[in-house]
Amino acid sequence: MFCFKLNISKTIFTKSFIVSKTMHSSVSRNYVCMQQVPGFTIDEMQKTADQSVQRYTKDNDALNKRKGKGVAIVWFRNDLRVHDNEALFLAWESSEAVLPVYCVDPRLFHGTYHFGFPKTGALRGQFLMECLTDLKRNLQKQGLDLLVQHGKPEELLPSLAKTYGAYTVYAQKETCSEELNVEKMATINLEQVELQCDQPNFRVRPKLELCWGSTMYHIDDLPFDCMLLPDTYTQFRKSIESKSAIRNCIRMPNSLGPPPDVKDWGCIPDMTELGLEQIKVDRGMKFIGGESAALSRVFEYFWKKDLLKIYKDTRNGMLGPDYSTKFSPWLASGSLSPRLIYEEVKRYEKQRVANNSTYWVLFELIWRDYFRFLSIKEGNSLFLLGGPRNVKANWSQNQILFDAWKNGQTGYPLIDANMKELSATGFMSNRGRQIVCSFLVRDMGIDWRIGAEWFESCLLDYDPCSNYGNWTYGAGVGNDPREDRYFSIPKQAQNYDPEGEYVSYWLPKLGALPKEKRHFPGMSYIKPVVVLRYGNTKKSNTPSTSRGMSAAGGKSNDSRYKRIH
Ligand SMILES: Cc1cc2nc3c(=O)[nH]c(=O)nc-3n(C[C@H](O)[C@H](O)[C@H](O)COP(=O)(O)OP(=O)(O)OC[C@H]3O[C@@H](n4cnc5c(N)ncnc54)[C@H](O)[C@@H]3O)c2cc1C
Ligand SMILES: Nc1ncnc2c1ncn2[C@@H]1O[C@H](COP(=O)(O)OP(=O)(O)OP(=O)(O)O)[C@@H](O)[C@H]1O
Repeated sequence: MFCFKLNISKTIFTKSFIVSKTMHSSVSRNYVCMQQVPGFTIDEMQKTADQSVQRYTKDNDALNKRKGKGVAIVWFRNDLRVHDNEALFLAWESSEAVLPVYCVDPRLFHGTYHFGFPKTGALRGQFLMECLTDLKRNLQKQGLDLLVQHGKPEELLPSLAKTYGAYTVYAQKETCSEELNVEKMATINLEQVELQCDQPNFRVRPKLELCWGSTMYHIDDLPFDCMLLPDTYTQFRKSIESKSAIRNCIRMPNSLGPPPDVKDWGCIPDMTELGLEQIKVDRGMKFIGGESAALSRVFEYFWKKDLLKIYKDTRNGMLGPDYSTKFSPWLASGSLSPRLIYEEVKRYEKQRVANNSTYWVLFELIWRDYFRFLSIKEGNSLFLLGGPRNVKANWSQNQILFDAWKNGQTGYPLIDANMKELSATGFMSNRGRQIVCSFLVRDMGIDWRIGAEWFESCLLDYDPCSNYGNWTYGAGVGNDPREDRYFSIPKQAQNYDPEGEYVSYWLPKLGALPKEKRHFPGMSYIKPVVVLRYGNTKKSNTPSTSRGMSAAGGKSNDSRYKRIH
């Protein structure tokens, strides 16, 4: 396996770069190959998850009463968990038997809308299958199972409703047009089905019951109508923090059975069935999919490693599992409920310490909520070139420049290292995402949607609202014009990777250079494909790379961006 030496320095992120004992007990602390997140064995994960699920389960099953008859279907979408799952709870409460279903929708494995990248890249495909395997196991533990079917939900669900005589299909509500179209078609097709009921000559048409479940603040608890969502994040945050409360997790019953009589529950597809190639992660972080891994990561980050109390100081790191929570892949697949994170933060604050860092995780989760609600207000404008503000600008679709960015061959180690990490692991830090986004749109002048679709393909944590929301902000077309920011590579390198450790992790040849040369290696590295718009914004002795016109056609050193980071 490919290994190299990592120098332990005193920079913010390396302080929090703790090598997982489980994975590397026999490996010297200084040699890092791949780190699994969370750093537990499968058995440890299941044990940890069982304990967490127990905490979020009703103490006494007698307190939960089932009120309905017959079979209810739960259509699992981006809510791949048993804990705090309203659709699952309502289906259980309103029936005698629950049929949990996942539809492997072929459209998820086609191309992205404009530029045709695989809509679900191989690493996210693998992660998703791990989520399904774990969900099946967790449902089995609670007396149910997961029916896995291949096809479009709007075609499969009516046929299942008919076969099992289910009056209601419960599912979690989505907010972007692709998913809304599926909801609409499923509703229409379910209404075409006629089911017999107890009363003679009376027919029932099954319906789709959608419930809210993706955010920390419930949509019904917002102090304003979603269409009147404030235009700035700060206004939004202050308003909800002062006027709304976060609901507790739904305490699920201990047992969710019995299941209906199903002959063949189906298998979780393997990668070849999805038309995807298996990719082995052997550098950086390997995330394990599923609710058990998600709950274990919460335990690991908050309780075992006790990192929550320093989150605000470390969150801008780029290297290793521990500078930030790494909750996002599980939040995006719904293997982790944001309300469970909230309850765990509050428990930590009571038992250990409450400080700026413990609050800041909630502050970041409110950003996630904001982008979700924004997608309702802004609709498809989030995906359009001009964004919510309908900004008119000239964008390039230069294939050579885009390929250099995508493949990590721009000649700027900070960009290249981040893009290599994304391809190799499906993850990139928030700091890295902001830098590579700014570089693509501002230094290269490339149509931001190409970058957003590349992220859509690669990211384990891809979520349409957070991805397109952040990209529109990064491209300066988002609803808040104050977010129009330029990220200066020399400055970012100096502030966030001063010793060049991150770049030499992903570009090992740079490790041989003196630290001060790692970000600007000159002739010993690829020639920069564009000049930077603001090459001279660094604080110290890094040579300026700004010479005349940028690839985007703008003059260097102009004053378009008031905020240079
Ligand atoms: C161009 C760009 C594209 C992005 N695309 C996505 C995406 O598709 N899916 C996604 O989940 N995040 C996206 N983000 C936001 C952010 O980068 C990731 O959520 C974060 O890096 C995940 O790492 P973490 O869980 O360790 O975050 P932490 O720092 O530990 O934060 C905790 C949680 O807060 C939320 N959060 C933090 N920052 C943001 C943010 N800027 N926007 C929304 N939520 C946030 C996430 O749910 C995260 O898990 C994007 C950011 C940028 C700049
Ligand atoms: N979940 C999603 N992920 C990525 N892109 C999305 C998502 N939902 C919607 N979009 C984007 O929104 C845009 C419009 O989507 P869609 O085609 O579903 O809308 P529509 O109202 O049917 O429009 P049209 O039929 O004119 O294309 C596209 O750019 C599409 O990529």
